[in-house]
Amino acid sequence: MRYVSTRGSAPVLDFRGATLAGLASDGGLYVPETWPTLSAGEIANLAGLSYAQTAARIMTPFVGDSLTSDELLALCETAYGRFSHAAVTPLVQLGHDQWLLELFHGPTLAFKDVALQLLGLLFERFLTGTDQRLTIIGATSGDTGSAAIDAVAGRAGIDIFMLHPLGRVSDVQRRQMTTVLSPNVHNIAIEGDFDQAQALVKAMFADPALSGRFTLSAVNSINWARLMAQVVYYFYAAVRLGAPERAVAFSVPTGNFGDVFAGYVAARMGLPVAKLVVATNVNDILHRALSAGDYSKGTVQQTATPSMDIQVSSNFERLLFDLGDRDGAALAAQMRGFDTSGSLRLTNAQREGASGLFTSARVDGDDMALAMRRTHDRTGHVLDPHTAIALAAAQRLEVDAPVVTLATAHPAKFGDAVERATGVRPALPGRVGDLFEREERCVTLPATLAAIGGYVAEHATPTLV
Ligand SMILES: Cc1ncc(COP(=O)(O)O)c(C=O)c1O
Ligand SMILES: N[C@@H](CCOP(=O)(O)O)C(=O)O
Repeated sequence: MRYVSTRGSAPVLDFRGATLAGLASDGGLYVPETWPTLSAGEIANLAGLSYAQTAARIMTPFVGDSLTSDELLALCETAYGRFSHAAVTPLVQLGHDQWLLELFHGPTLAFKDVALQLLGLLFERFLTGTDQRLTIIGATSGDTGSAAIDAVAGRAGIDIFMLHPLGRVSDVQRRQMTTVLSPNVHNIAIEGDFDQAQALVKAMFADPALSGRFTLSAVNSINWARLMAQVVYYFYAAVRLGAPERAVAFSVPTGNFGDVFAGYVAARMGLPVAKLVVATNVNDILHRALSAGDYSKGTVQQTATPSMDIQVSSNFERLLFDLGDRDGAALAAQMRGFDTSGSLRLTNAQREGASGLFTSARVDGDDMALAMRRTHDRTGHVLDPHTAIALAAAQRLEVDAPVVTLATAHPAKFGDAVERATGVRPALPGRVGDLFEREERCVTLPATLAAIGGYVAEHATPTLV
């Protein structure tokens, strides 16, 4: 499989190259040159497989020659062996044709573990036998950071620098990052919001002073390997609910558009998907884009769903590319316009292309709290606030299909918000039970390229020593 950049002018790479590069050198994002497809029979044959076997089966065409099939399966078995639930991503029934897909049974209690446990192993595998070192730079609104740090802490040949917005992540999220004291882990709280952190990461990739001296790589969903691993649970869930005979709808709490884009990829691969619901909080740029063609930035508002407090959604670029006839030059011009004006109108082709599969909803804090409270009262389930946004959106959907809401985080990560809505304070699971007794390490820096880039340059190990 070959990978092309959404902006059309970066080198075409294989899976190994795209994984190590993270972001394309023209500022675009790597996508597979073509979408592999599975026949109805091949989808039906997934029914008896374990999660790791399903993962290897779905990812094989994307990985191509970069790994043998035995290597890929072994990596999947190791990655998903670290999850605390035998089903890895279990389905829980909430009501008639209403399901939760619990994605938070990994080491850091959010869906990010599903991809990042594998990505950490892929980095290690691809570096073995080379003298390459990786300098990973990432931005987090709370969950990617801890999952990425857990995946690479202590690994030889890798330094990780993780930027989070100061005071805008929950205490549990922050401590899951800052209490990891491995020498290769560097936590940076920036005086700004998540969008600034993400823009700084992209600016560092474009800065020759850094990219010329260090082999930079990404753990955010700008890295294709992240999304590839997330495609798996759409298949895994849908097959358990009757696919390929029966189509399934998914409601996805959305910020950076990575998780729901993985659902789009599953549909492009042949999975019968009835609808993908893009559920946003009041930071609703994606809802405006999908409902009115208006992708224009506002100011990031701080909410009880901090992981979705995002205005510029990196992966939306991948959708615009795919729906715009994969014209890299046209997309590059569209994105340049967005960078300059903060606003972008979807073309008719992009709007029409999205409207068949996607629908969207904006859910405010009151409706989110109501969904948490009602679910708890009616079923005893305690939802995390992000999941509640998607469940509220799912309940507005009229579709003749099972609806699966992606439960993206464990409620204990957001204890204050959960307690306010339900009166219940969820306990931290045993693996992080002592989080508040651990020592923290983190620096605070201004949100400027000079400050952050300078810090990375000072603390990372150059590629050629
Ligand atoms: C708990 C949680 N839910 C939902 C999201 C949004 O997912 P995405 O950024 O892939 O749209 C995030 C952040 O990515 C998250 O951490
Ligand atoms: N919500 C995310 C933001 C980064 O998203 P990513 O999927 O692109 O890594 C977070 O929790 O950090």
